[in-house]
Amino acid sequence: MEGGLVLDSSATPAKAMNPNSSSKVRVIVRVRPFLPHEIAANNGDQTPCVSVIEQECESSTEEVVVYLKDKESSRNECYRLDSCFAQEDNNVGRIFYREVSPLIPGLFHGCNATVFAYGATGSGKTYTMQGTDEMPGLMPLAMSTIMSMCQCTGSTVEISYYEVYMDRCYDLLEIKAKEIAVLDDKDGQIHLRGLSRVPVKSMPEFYEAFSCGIQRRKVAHTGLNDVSSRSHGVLVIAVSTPCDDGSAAVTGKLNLIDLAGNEDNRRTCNEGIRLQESAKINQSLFALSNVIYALNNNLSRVPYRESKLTRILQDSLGGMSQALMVACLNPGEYPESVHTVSLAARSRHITNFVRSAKKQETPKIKVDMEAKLRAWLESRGKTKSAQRIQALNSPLLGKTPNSFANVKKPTINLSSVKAKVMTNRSACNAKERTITVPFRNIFYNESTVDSNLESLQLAGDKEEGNAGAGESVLESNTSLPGEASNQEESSANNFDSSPVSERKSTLRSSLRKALSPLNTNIKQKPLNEPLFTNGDCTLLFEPETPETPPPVRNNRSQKTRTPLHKFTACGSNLKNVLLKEYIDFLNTANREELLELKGIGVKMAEYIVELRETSPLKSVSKTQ
Ligand SMILES: Nc1ncnc2c1ncn2[C@@H]1O[C@H](COP(=O)(O)OP(=O)(O)OP(=O)(O)O)[C@@H](O)[C@H]1O
Repeated sequence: MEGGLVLDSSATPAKAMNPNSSSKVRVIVRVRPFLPHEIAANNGDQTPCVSVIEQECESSTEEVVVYLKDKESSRNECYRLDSCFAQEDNNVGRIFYREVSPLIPGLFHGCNATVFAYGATGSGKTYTMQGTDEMPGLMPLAMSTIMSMCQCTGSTVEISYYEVYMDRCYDLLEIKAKEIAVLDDKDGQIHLRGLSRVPVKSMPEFYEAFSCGIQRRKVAHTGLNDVSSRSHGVLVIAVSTPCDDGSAAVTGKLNLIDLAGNEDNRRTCNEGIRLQESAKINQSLFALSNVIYALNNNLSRVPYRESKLTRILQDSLGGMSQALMVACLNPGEYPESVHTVSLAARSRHITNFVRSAKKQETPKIKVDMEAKLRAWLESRGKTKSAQRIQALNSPLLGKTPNSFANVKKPTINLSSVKAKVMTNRSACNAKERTITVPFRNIFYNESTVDSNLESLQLAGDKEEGNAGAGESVLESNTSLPGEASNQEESSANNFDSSPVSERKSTLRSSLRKALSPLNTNIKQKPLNEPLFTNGDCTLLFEPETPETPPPVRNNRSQKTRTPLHKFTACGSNLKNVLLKEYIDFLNTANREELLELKGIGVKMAEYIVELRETSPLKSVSKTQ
């Protein structure tokens, strides 16, 4: 291999990537040697500001305690990290074999991984990631290993290489007039529109494309580094592996990121464009530290959208990629090293949920439900069926197609709902890291349903809304009226008293208000024009411009004749599906999705998300 490195797989600690499992961001430190001019400036003194005071054995599963000491002020700090590679020769090669190569097999199973070098300017990030002609960095080393493995697996490789310069993305493999657009899909996955993907079949082909990209990347001389990267550089190696069963190939991506270094402009003496670049670099790294802070503190809102860099790293920090952070240190710079290592140490607590990128099957259950409803309508000879189906495909139904998986379950089992919520959340949106904490369904249906469809309330309210005489509890869409589930009732009564219970009534009433506009979409129709019938019950609703709800009358017989009461009084599967979808949506939607609901503002959305994170999951039930 180039640079005289010898691949010794036996030296690689076993660290198998287990798809669909949680994995902490792994954080290692790499200390570069003193450079000749630094040694001269220090009068030959080569005492580094960083040392390892505890490294139990050579296994990558052990922690190390990194000790930082300022020679001048004698200040010192200790941080616990995953591994430390001190100034010995060729620590990049060792980092590759011990830390990066274990990530590679997962790519062939459709898992994603990210390796990113973080550190102050001049700390050796580009040297680590890109390397030199004599000493290849992690990027060519990874490519070389992947190419060798492809020969056995029949996989194909494509690369993309881009930079984030002044918070804009540019393709480095193909010159384009336009910047690359960073977009996220409905699953929260980031896509770079317009980014070229170059197929690579051999290392010479890779070097040709890669060196072209390196030449295009923006670098400049600064007061602290002769060749300083002015952008974050990202090499993406996409490995597509055919499946044994002949189905579509799975693609795993390895993102290798050489971040630009933070700069102290009192020392770089940057001016003009260099100063502007520096400001953007520091800004994006500050955004990165904010994301790490939010993830560490379980904040409901993680500010990924503050910069392009954090959006790109979204999947690697609290997302579904396996991630390795290489914290690079200049051995002579104490303050910068402390800054780098403290952020690195905090990043270690971030959990990702590694998931294979194998395509999820289209949720057939949704299709089935629609087909059933259509057939049902047709069998009753109703007109405007398309319109009504559209009504059924409310934003709530449409937003969370995955949650249809629940519909077919005859009963709602706490653990299965919990599992589903976890899957949905990790699949739909990695923006909010809520999975490490107990997850809670904060909504369940109240035992009584009033004219404002106040069927959604906090778990824990059961005591005031227990199913009364003649009221039945619907376990799920397949439960029939009257099949009051004792199990459900008892589970509802088993609600833990949670710290949020004081706030529940406030939330409930606010939620009622928040959710009430739904009611205004339900138009009262004359009883002789039923839209849906189910036995002796008539469902009357049709989407319409919101309007003021009709005044609620006390007269019970009048009341039960309103469309909504007809609707809520019915025991139809349809009603249950709709209500359940609503509840599922409230329990699984992320902040942005909640915000799209009428009447839910920022505070309410954040509050809902926060509440879900703080108490155990409660069952979902609907009473009539
Ligand atoms: N192991 C090493 N052996 C010799 N020189 C090294 C080593 N590591 C880093 N260097 C040198 O240190 C200097 C700074 O490294 P590099 O340019 O990679 O830093 P950087 O962190 O990428 O900086 P910036 O953020 O400004 O781009 C370079 O001259 C590089 O050649």
